[in-house]
Amino acid sequence: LTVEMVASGSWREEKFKPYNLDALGAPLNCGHLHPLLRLRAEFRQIFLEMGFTEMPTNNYIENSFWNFDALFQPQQHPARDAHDTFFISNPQISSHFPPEYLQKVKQVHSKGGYGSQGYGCDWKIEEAQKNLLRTHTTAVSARMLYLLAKEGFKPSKYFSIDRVFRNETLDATHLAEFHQVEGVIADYSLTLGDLIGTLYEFFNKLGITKLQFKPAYNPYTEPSMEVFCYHAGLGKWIEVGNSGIFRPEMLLPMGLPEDVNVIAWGLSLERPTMIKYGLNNIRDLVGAKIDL
Ligand SMILES: COC[C@@H]1[C@H](c2ccc(C#Cc3ccccc3)cc2)[C@@H]2CN(C(=O)Nc3ccc(OC4CC4)cc3)C[C@@H](O)[C@@H](O)CN12
Repeated sequence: LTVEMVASGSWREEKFKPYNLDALGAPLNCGHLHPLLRLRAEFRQIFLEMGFTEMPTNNYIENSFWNFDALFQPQQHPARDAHDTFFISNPQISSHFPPEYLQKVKQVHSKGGYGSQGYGCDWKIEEAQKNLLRTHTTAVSARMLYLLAKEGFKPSKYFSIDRVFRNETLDATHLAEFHQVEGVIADYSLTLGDLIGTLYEFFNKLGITKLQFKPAYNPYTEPSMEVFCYHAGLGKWIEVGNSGIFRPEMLLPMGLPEDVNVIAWGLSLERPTMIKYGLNNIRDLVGAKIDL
């Protein structure tokens, strides 16, 4: 069909095949988001719909104080060894910790307090000043909760989705870094039921409706739960994250009110992306072309 045929009316004598309105358009040769970033946008949308505010996570380098001590993770904990953590000797960022808060953290680790017996350890500030590549975004959550206490508590919901670094053995599903997705809710008298209900709401938005919870341990949450879901596509139960209620030994030294509880959960970005795109090796996710 040409302009001349339309103008002369000669198209009337021609036979045309019917439009195939189901035909795909011509492939667009243009850029597209990396699968990880597509899923990051999906998770961000879910959190925003649920009324969460994104935390500022643009500091890969953290100090041990916020990554471990503020979370009541003992200075002798194996996770603080170099075989799990990337310690940084340079730049040696001079860390200024709020003196009053630092004393409370030292106290709760060494002698206890707030109803806790503490670890009875000799807490050293030199250990807290060691710089590292953050091992979890929970270090950022600790900073945000401290600010919340300092600026006057009000019920708040925060989330973060960003890179974390673990000095671990690499294999087909583990690299030395991954993206952690974390949700945190601080409010009066929150319970484990609120955490479970929030996890159902969050995972329902991912199309996951069947969840199971298994008791777990984290130094900074009590109780803690591993979260599992039945994945119909894989035909099995899979671990989809970890969660818990932050301990008083973490929250009360910050100055948060005694009747405030903080529930939180975390998962990764890489695992759901690999499942969604049917990838078995995490190296196919970073640094290789995928047909979307
Ligand atoms: C060292 O590895 C840690 C990482 C990562 C993880 C684990 C725990 C946390 C946390 C936390 C936390 C706990 C309490 C308070 C605050 C944060 C964050 C990331 C995933 C957590 N996991 C994980 O993401 N699994 C997952 C998540 C979503 C998913 O969606 C699919 C559509 C169905 C599928 C799978 C579970 C496992 O993959 C696990 O083997 C690997 N985990």
